[in-house]
Amino acid sequence: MKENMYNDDGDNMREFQERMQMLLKDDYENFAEALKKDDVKALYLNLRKENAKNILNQQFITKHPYVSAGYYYDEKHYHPGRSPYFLAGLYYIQEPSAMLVAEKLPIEENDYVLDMCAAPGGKSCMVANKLGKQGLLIANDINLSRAKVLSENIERFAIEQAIVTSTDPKRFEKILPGFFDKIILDAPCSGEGMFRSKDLAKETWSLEKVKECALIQKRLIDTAYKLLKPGGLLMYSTCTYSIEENEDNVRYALEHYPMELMPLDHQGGMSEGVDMPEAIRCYPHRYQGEGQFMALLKKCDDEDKHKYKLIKPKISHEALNIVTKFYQDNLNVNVPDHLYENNGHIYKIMPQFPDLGKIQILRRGLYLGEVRKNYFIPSYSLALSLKKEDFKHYYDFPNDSEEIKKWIHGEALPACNGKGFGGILVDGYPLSFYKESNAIKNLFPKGLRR
Ligand SMILES: C[S@@+](CC[C@H](N)C(=O)[O-])C[C@H]1O[C@@H](n2cnc3c(N)ncnc32)[C@H](O)[C@@H]1O
Repeated sequence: MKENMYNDDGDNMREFQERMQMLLKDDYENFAEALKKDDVKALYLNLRKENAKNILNQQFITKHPYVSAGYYYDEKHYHPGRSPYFLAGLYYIQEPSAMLVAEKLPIEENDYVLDMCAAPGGKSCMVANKLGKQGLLIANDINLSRAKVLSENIERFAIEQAIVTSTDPKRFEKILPGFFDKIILDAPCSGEGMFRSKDLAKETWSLEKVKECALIQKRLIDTAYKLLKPGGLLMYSTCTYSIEENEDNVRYALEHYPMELMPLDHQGGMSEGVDMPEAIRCYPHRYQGEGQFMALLKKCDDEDKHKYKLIKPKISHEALNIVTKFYQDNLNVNVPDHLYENNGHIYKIMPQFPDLGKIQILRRGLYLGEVRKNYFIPSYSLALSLKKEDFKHYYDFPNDSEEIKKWIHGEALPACNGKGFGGILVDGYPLSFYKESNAIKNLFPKGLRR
């Protein structure tokens, strides 16, 4: 239980409190009571990992009733973020209201999706759960250090159809106008919905910030409109309660563009938007999660068809031979058809990947590894994209074994008469590659060791 959120808080919180009283009226006290409680925790499964649900501690999870792959968990007794399963990409930890955003966007397998403000990647990884091989996800964040975290999360989920970029989304307007079937605009906001879980959100809140964010959000809506295909859908969301950043911005879109507001289904505890029954608001006293707003908009105009340049596979003969030999010696899968080499770094790309010109790209498809001189060093993401049967050689250890503890710590294991590369698995799920000679040399990424 938390202290009263207004104790020790400055004038800014009194101002927020007054605004919430105006908004919620008789229901305000229930809201204030809910803010004294602890925030709730949840995760969703990586659906490309078979039977991943079985590795969760069933005693401390409860099914999220409205998110197909989502589960609440009891943080007092269960810490899935510290488990090797997390490092094997079996799930993503995300706030349970935030999960509704990607869940409620009707993504089709072949969609081209842009997650405009994507870091750290909670919505992107859920989009990947819904995309097929022909689909595409561009996950972007303007802030480079946050985009690097996004890239790590995309890597852990081993998403092949994703390109991770770090740019002002406005720069896509020239290259990809009318390109996307679906766009998630999870906008930077004043963060009022996160006051229970993030002290910083409270400390930095001000009415000025609300107004500044509302302006930035309008510019992002302008861009999203241009990037959507005719008939495409924009999911606009924030984790704040202010009408200026939510319903007012949706009205801005409706007044300035030929867009239609699509009704979202309100399940238990989800509230309607203010004078906007199609939108969803989540409040912590009505819904088991933090504050969230979301509205779904459809682009209604017909516009000229555009042509887009696609990126072509590009790899030297020498590098291709080295990668092919690695696959033949160590894996039971074929070398991917479309490879892209960048300074010795090899990516599996998809034929539908657009050429993004000079936009900063952090990840272009699945990173396979690096060709150095005449050998290949396979990557963490390649290991995570494979199944147990895809490895010619592997060592499979239980989640709570000493071997897995040592491995995550970065230690080598004693050799077992094997040679070459193989997979270290945790209860059947790949965690990394190893290289065996006189020891089982650890290839788990240095930055993730603990
Ligand atoms: C609410 S967070 C996104 C959370 C993310 N969608 C998720 O589910 O993990 C908003 C993000 O917007 C980014 N951002 C801020 N201004 C932006 C802009 N003009 N264009 C793109 N991203 C922006 C911030 O760096 C921040 O990472």
